[in-house]
Amino acid sequence: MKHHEVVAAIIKRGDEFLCLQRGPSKYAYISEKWEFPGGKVEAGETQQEALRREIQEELGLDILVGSHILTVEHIYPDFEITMHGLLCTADSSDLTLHEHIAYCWLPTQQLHTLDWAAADLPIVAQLQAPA
Ligand SMILES: Nc1nc2c([nH]c(=O)n2[C@H]2C[C@H](O)[C@@H](COP(=O)(O)OP(=O)(O)OP(=O)(O)O)O2)c(=O)[nH]1
Repeated sequence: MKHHEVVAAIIKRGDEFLCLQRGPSKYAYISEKWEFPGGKVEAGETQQEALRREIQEELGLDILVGSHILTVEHIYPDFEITMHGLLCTADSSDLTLHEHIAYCWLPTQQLHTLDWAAADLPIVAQLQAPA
């Protein structure tokens, strides 16, 4: 089965996190699901480089990549991913959606209200866990 190394930016602004909705996909299980922005790490890139590139491509935002939150191994029906969630901040919240269909900023206690991609659920649970 195909395996992808993925990085996801958990962008925090005050006490809210940036959530993005994916567009339609041939894979129903990720189609129009909510996720953290990011994507596949390309050969020769560090996780930080990949994340900064993806967030610039997807949102036109410059981010500062901070600490590692959680790495999730998830098997979807057609491929599997290892996804590294990294806490990030952005120097502006003036973003443009180049690939996603919607976004919102939510505080931790409301994150569970979105229809997340399955691989994101452990990250959402970790963010919602009491400190
Ligand atoms: N970026 C991101 N991808 C996620 C999350 N959760 C999740 O299951 N995924 C999956 C969906 C995709 O199959 C894969 C990431 O690939 P992608 O399609 O976003 O990455 P990419 O921009 O490099 O895509 P492409 O070049 O293949 O079009 O990981 C998440 O929170 N963020």
